This record gives sequence, structure tokens and C-alpha cells, in this order.
Amino acid sequence: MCGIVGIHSHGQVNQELYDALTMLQHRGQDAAGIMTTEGSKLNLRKDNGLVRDVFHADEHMMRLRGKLGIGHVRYPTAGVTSAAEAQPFYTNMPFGISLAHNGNLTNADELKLELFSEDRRHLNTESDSEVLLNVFAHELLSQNKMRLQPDDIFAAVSGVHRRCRGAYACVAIITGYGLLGFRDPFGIRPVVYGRRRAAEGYEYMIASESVALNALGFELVADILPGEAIFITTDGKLYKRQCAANPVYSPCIFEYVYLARPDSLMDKIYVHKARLRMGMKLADRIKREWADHDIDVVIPIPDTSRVPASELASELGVPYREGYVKNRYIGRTFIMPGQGQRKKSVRQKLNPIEVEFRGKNVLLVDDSIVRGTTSKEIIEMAREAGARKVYFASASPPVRYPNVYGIDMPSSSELVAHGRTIPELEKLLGADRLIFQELDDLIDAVLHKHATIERFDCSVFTGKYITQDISPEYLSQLELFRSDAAKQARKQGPTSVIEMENAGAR
Ligand SMILES: O=P(O)(O)OC[C@H]1O[C@H](OP(=O)(O)OP(=O)(O)O)[C@H](O)[C@@H]1O
Ligand SMILES: NC(=O)CC[C@H](N)C(=O)O
Ligand SMILES: [Mg+2]
Repeated sequence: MCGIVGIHSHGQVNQELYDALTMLQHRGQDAAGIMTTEGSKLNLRKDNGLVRDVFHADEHMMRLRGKLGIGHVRYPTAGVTSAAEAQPFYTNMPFGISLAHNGNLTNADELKLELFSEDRRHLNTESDSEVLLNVFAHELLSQNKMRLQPDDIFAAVSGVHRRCRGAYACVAIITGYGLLGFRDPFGIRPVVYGRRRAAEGYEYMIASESVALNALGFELVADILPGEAIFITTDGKLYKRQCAANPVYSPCIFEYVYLARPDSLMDKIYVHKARLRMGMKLADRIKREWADHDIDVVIPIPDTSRVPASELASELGVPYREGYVKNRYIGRTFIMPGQGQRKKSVRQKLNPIEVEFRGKNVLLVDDSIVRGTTSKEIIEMAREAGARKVYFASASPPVRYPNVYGIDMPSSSELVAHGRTIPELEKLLGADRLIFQELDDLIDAVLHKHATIERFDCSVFTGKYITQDISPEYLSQLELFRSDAAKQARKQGPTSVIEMENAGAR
């Protein structure tokens, strides 16, 4: 999961793109980038780091001039972490197109070969997003038009649907023409759009999550539906089209569990409410299966589990206490790149308030257990702080299978619950009792009364991939290339990379 944003405004967009990216920072902490267009000139700044570190006022922000632009915060799931793979990506032919992508292509390798040998296009990085951009560019070129019409752009998006597999929510600038947003036919990753009234007419914004719209005073119009594309021309006309032959509304359920901010409205579901219902369902399970529990206090693992934990406590009728103080200067640990950094960061990030633990039976609640980095450390900390019994509940089922759609969980062997029973996990993590949400309850909690979603991608819990094209060979290749060990081994090589854009003086 990365964060994407695009704005078409009547004023300069640089600061607004920056502000939107800070609202989406929780979706990617590795790199950030902004591309703006001013007439026919494009301005790009991208680098590794948090939004606040990548853009400096005089050096970059002042130079990102233009009334139309796109931005990206990256959490890598393909290629490498080099700054050259920060987004947006750009290709000159045709018209000058720049693109920012959230998701992950599962046929990037085949497409790379096709692009090279059949479409005669050049790729300069290992990124699947550069592949996606070039497929779109080739499809646009194939329309064979000197002047583009919205129909040509939508036809090119249909071409992307035919060729690209996996997850993609994208924003793109077609220089001189306008701003495009589109979503894969399964709608795996989220993307919404909104508008704001200005004296000169409406201004438009496309973003991964509605929180970015709220913060900038845009009203949410709708989700871009699976397979749909919207195009806003440089003079502010909006066109919308369903471009996929067979769209199936099936977003990733893990967005609701962990990835998204609770204050986002996503596919017409309030993430906050979905998380409250997760807490309620989990409490029901405890009441059903452990009626005589001896829990004295419910303690959340900040940040994400606060919402389900509070509802769980109130349903159980047990006090809810903030037992861990979160260091506000440490980011999300799960989306950090290496296991060493993740492990160290848990201790730096969370510190127990001893009085909430001493002599008590505590139920620690988290939204998920993935690699077990957080839960293992946290349980140990609870014991060190003097807890009598340490129980642990997860608002989602055990994560047992890799993700191939934009979450960097490439390797089943890194997932603590893979191939382990609950008693084995209790032992490994050091919990006196471990309680997981049932998948049906999680689905009920998220779906609630919403009929438009046909199903969810629940692959991290079930190993069944919504696109139905993930072979065991693909998964072993993924593990080989992207496991922590593989990434670590690659780091042993030269650390400074000479990239195309860095070759000359900047
Ligand atoms: O089992 P693990 O591999 O540790 O992964 C799961 C943990 O990681 C996430 O927290 P994170 O610190 O990323 O973000 P948060 O502050 O939003 O909870 C998630 O909320 C769990 O706490
Ligand atoms: N998490 C994402 O959406 C990643 C986007 C893209 N696959 C990259 O690695 O840059
Ligand atoms: Mg957490």
C-alpha cells in the first residue's frame, strides 16, 4: 500500500499536494514524490524519506509550480528501495505521461519482456509501476491519435485492464490534456475523488483515502469503482467511464484491519465503524468461548488497535486502559523495511505504564499479528511490568499467507502464524491465551449493510487470491526475491546507485 494523490486546481497545487501526502503518510514511509505541470513543462521532485524530509521550501516546493499535479508516498513491494524507484514515474512518449501507483502487478515480469520485445519500450528500473506506466503509454499510443479525446484515454485504460494483472489504483498526468485516475477491475486498493467549489469553477482531487480530501476542504464525491476511470481535462471538465469488461467489487479486507486511517470512508464503509464492530465481534467470541474469563483490564497496542480494543472492553464490561505510551516520533513499524529495524522500533515506540500491569490479568489487543514482531515484544514488556497473566487478542484472523497486491508480506516463512496451530503460537509468543477473530466475523464487521461490495480479497488469511492466477511458482519466486533475507543480501552490494536522473549535476 502506497498513497496516491492528484489535484486539478485553479491555484498552485504544490502545497496542497504536500499537505495531502502528509495525510497519506501512514500508507508509505520510504519515499515521496510530486510531479506538477505548468503548461507543457513538468516539474518533479522525488526521493527516499518522509514527506517532510523530501521537500524543502526553497529548493523544491517553490519550483514545483503548476495548477495540476500528482503525488505519491511509497511502501515498496517490488523492485528496490532506490530513490530512482520513488514515484511518480515519467515517460516521454506519447504526450509526456507521469504516473503514481498503489498496488502490485503480478505479471510484471511477462509484461517487461513484452514491452521490450514487442512494444519497443525502454524500462530503466525494476519497479512494476514503471511497467504499468509503459503499458498505459503503449496503449495510448496505439490509439493512433494526434489529438486525444477522453474516449482514447479510456480505451487505453481498458488496454491496461487487458494486459496488467494484480492490483493498481493510479493517478496520472497526460501533459497538456489533464488528470487521470483509475482502479483495477477488482478494486483491490482504494481510491476516491472529490471536488471543491472555487470562483472559477470546481477543483478536483483524487486520493487513496478520503481523509486527504477532508483536510484540504474537498467534498467526497465517490469511490472510483473497480474498473472505472475518471479524467479531468486541463480546463476542468470531468469525464467518467467503466473501462473493464467484468469488474468484480472485491477490495482488500486488510485495508480495514490495519492499512487505512480510521477517519477514512472507503468503499462507502467508515473504517472507524468497521473497527468498532471488529471489537464487538471479538468480545462476542470471548463471551461465547470463554464465559468465565478472568480479564481485569483491556489494553490496546497503539495506534491501530485502539478502536477495536475500546469496543471490545465495553462489550465485555471490563475497564479499558492505555497501558502503553506511544512515542509520537516513531512511525509505523510494520511497514519498515527490515526486521532488525522493526524489532528495535517496537521497543522505541511503545513503553508500558507499570501500574496498569502490576498484579493484573491483562488482555492485550492488537488489530493483527503478522510477523509477530509487535506481539512478542509487547507480551514480554507486559510481563516485565508485572502482569500476572498476559492474554492476547487479535481483531483479525491469523495472517498465514503472503500478500501479492501491494502489502510487503512476500514470504510465508516470515509470517509467524504460517503453519502453526494456536497453542504453538501461544508458546512462541509467550501468551497465556491467544484469541483470534473468525474470518466470517471479520467480514461481517466490515461489510455490515453494504451491498455493493461483492466479496473481499482475504488472501492473507485464506491463501485464496481474488485474481485466481497466483501459482505456487509465483509465490516461491516472490519469496526468493523479496524475503527479508533476500533484501538484506542485496544490501551487501554498492549502496549508492547511479541513476539516470542523477548522472548529471543537479
Ligand atoms: O505482527 P507484526 O509483524 O508486528 O505486525 C502487526 C503490528 O504492526 C502494526 O503496527 P504498526 O506499528 O505498524 O502501526 P500502528 O501504530 O498503526 O499500529 C499492526 O497494527 C500491529 O501492531
Ligand atoms: N505498496 C505499493 O503500493 C507499492 C507500489 C509499487 N509496487 C512499488 O513498489 O513502488
Ligand atoms: Mg500496531
